[in-house]
Amino acid sequence: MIRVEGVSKTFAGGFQALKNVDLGIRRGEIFALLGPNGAGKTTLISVICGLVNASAGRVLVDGHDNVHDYRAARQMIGLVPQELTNEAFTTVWDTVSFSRGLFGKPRDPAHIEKVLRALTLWEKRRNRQLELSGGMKRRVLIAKALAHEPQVLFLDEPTAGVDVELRREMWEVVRELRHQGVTIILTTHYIEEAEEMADRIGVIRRGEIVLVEEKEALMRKLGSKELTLHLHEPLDAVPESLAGHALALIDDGHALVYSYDAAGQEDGSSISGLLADLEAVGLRVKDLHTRQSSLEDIFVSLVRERA
Ligand SMILES: Nc1ncnc2c1ncn2[C@@H]1O[C@H](COP(=O)(O)OP(=O)(O)OP(=O)(O)O)[C@@H](O)[C@H]1O
Repeated sequence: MIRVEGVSKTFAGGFQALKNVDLGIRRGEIFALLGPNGAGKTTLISVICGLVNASAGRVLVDGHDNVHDYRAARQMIGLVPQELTNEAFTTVWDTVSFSRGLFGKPRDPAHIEKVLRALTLWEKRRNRQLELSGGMKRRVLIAKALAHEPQVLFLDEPTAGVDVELRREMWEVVRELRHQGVTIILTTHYIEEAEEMADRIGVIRRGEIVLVEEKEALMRKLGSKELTLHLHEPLDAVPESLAGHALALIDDGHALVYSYDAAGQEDGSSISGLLADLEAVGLRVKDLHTRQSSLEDIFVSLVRERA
């Protein structure tokens, strides 16, 4: 649906916010773009949407070059900005209808009604936006972005500052849109949001895409667990009879680390087998603890500054 090819962006002051970014977004997926503050998420979205000119590279939206074929590309895209940019004195209905007109689409009150109902804004359609809560204002921005029936929706930090209940509600709205065939790209600081929603996850750090992966694959990595067994007596080597288990000796032989895939071992049989084998060779365990790497760990290590 979207092809980003060799996109770089250097701002007027000389700061390079994007470095040779290549990225493909598949039709109908939810893609979460993660990255720390200032990594380049908003800049990348702005380049794709044609709001910021790339210094190099190109962007194709469903095959339309977003510079040479700007109108066609832009018409396919809806953008929900990070900042609340609502016009205070315009009613919900007017602002959403007007937004559709901006894209040269004919009036379609039935579509506007559908969008407002889906975002539970129907009751508020005659209200001026200054009369809305923050969460409602954010939903109005989503409604505006959907007014011209885009095939791709960008959500820049859609749930920043939104309470837990409303966040879940927004996730439902986004899932429903995907169900209707809309391709969704969201940026977020909430790892939980990416875990919950995304089909694929991309991580950007200092203007570079450092990882793009299926969420399921990432979750499997996430599922890797470690069991550390602290021994009463230190060992020189892992006993031969325990060779069948994925064990490593650490801490000068005072502890054994057992790595296992949590996803595949939910019944714990491999652990009970290991403990039985330890007993059989007469190893006594003083203490044990488990550790599970999280998406957050992976994320933190990916974005950490390299020395
Ligand atoms: N118009 C501009 N002129 C100069 N530098 C800019 C401009 N816009 C953004 N930048 C810089 O580009 C970098 C990336 O900014 P961007 O807003 O894309 O980050 P982000 O990943 O969206 O961050 P956040 O999570 O904080 O929203 C930052 O260092 C920012 O200061």
